[in-house]
Amino acid sequence: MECLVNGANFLLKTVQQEAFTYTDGRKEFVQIDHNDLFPYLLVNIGSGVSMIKVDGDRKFERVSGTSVGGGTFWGMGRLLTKCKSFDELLELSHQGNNRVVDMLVGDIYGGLDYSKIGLASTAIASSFGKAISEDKELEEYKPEDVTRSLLRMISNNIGQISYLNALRYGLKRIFFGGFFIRGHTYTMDTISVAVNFWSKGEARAMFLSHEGFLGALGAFTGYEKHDLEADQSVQRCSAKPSCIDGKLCGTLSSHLNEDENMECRICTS
Ligand SMILES: Nc1ncnc2c1ncn2[C@@H]1O[C@H](COP(=O)(O)OP(=O)(O)O)[C@@H](O)[C@H]1O
Ligand SMILES: CC(C)(COP(=O)(O)O)[C@@H](O)C(=O)NCCC(=O)O
Repeated sequence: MECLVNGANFLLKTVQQEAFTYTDGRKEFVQIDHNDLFPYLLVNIGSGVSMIKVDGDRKFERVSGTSVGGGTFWGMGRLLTKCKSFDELLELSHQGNNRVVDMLVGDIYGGLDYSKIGLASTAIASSFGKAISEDKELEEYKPEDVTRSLLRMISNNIGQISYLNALRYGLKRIFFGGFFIRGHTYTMDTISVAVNFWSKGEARAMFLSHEGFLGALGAFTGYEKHDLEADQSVQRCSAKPSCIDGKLCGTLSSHLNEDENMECRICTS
């Protein structure tokens, strides 16, 4: 978890175009003032979801989480469809319509909004709820619609819990990371809508461009702090990541002995 936070802090301080909002299909980069970065809520959507209040470099607390995350989408998707891979599921969800599977507010109230309590007829009243009233088997639903509904349910739930935690700790900014997001527009859109809806427009979800690599980057940037006892031939090691022309580059140098030096350079494409 420390690596994850290190990685997020490093990216937010180093890469100019790292954080962005995603609204109505529009990506807008957010300029982060390095002197006013903390505190923020980091939501990492991997297999499960961790919500971390970050107060500074190496100052953080995991305040919440949910087991309904990326592994849920992948696992349930595999059981409900014949898809073998995450990418296949994601691709299918592009073409689906969740309204075929989800019970909407309008399905309950004769096609009308429930304006008195602020719910539009198109709002989801119950994810997968339509399946209880229709006499249909799983095979009669299109896998596209099922995956779409699943993705929406999970992303919506994460957006909602994230906002409630930001509210609970008085945090103005919520950054979303983790390999589940993968720059997928529908996922980001759903999370953004959920944060917007629950905050009544007060808060906005922000996404990280290098969302899937926070832990790895944090481990890399923290490398020099560890003793390399396992390999005595490597005596000193230092990692120097930087951002050049929008590309993340890292150099890992190892001083093997007085005369020998080894350097490994990694750049994002
Ligand atoms: N190509 C992919 N293969 C597997 N999982 C993927 C892929 N792309 C996105 N994912 C999602 O990423 C999740 C794992 O995210 P990650 O941030 O790597 O966390 P973890 O540390 O749990 O592995 C998977 O559960 C899945 O939902
Ligand atoms: C246990 C984990 C920190 C592991 O991280 P991951 O490999 O999922 O990225 C994460 O899956 C998690 O926070 N799960 C949610 C547990 C909960 O709060 O209910």
